[in-house]
Amino acid sequence: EKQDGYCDLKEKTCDRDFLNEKFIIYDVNPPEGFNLRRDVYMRFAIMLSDARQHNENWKLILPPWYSLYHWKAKQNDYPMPWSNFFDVKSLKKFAPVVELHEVFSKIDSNIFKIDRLYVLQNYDDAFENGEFRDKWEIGGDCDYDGSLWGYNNITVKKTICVKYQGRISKLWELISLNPADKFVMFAHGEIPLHDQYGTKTFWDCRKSMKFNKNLISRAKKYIYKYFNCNNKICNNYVSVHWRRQDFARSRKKDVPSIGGTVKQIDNAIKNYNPHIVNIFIASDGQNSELIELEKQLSDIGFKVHLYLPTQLELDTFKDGGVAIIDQIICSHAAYFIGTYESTFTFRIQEEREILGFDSSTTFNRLCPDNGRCEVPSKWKIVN
Ligand SMILES: C[C@@H]1O[C@H](OP(=O)(O)OP(=O)(O)OC[C@H]2O[C@@H](n3cnc4c(=O)[nH]c(N)nc43)[C@H](O)[C@@H]2O)[C@@H](O)[C@H](O)[C@@H]1O
Repeated sequence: EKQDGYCDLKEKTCDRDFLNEKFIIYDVNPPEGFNLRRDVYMRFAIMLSDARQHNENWKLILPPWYSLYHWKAKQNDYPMPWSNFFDVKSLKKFAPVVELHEVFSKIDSNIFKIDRLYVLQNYDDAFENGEFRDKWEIGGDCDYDGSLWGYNNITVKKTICVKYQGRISKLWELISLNPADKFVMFAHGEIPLHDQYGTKTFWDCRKSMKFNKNLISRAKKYIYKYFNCNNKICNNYVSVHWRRQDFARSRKKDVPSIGGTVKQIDNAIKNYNPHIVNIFIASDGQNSELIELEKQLSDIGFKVHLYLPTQLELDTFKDGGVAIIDQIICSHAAYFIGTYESTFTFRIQEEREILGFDSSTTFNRLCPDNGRCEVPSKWKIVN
């Protein structure tokens, strides 16, 4: 007997588990970058991991990486699976996740029908009567502004607009309205918040987000070659995440000029350990800015290092992998200085907490030239 076109029960190929499983997939506000998306993943992964404890048969489909705004290289052939960047086996140890291509391989019709797409939207006024409380409400006008990861064999049966605010676990209330749904999708998955931030479960999930092994080994090779370090914690280089592009253009009150950056790195090293000469810079800056930064730092005696991928490496790792290699190299440095409110920096700080660095070497930021500078929040690990 054919079941919903998924498989033929008489055929040996039929995956009986699949018949009983239900799936959630989500999409994120299109302009958001890779590292904000990593946090959105954690919210869903924790939600699904919690559900497993109640014997529920829900799985999370990892939304492929598709056409990211910050990824400019022509090497990016979308959509990309999560295994390009992460160790999916490790993700699966924490939460019941599957790659989209695993699901495709089980649908014989090659048409993937999403039963219900909930387009989440913020409330106009988050603080009704001066109070922020968890709530949701179906209705209003909305459009799905994503692209279903570029697949034209995915269709949506029904689209529902939902105003939503608060904890992600409240999504179960929405899902339970239609118990027959097998494939449920949420657009604007960044709107629901973590149920709890910084708890042991949060960190267990974060630790499971190990990178793809080839990216780790490339970063380790670099660290060994330029800093002769084979340990988790290296003591002879300082790393800086120097976020430019849109940050340099539209957040002038938070980010320094090139000269200001040089002064701050120099001061930080003088205070931390004046014997250090090696500086690793991770940046999305333009070549001209990086050349100027390198020149000014060299002029005062530092040796500046950047990871510049070969053509073959760019073809293999793509923009996303190159950025991860930058993050790994930053993570192992004796001392790290990041960019204020960049999620790229936050993910490096978390990695350093996991590696066991003293937090005084991690939660440091570049300040604007006017010196007005809020101390960054410390999100310390809970084991
Ligand atoms: C203002 C907001 O900032 C948010 O960015 P923010 O949190 O820094 O961090 P992300 O969300 O990761 O987005 C920034 C993207 O720029 C590239 N990038 C930034 N810094 C580096 C670097 O040091 N090395 C390399 N190789 N690549 C870098 C990389 O593709 C990264 O995913 C964005 O997600 C939002 O879309 C929005 O633009």
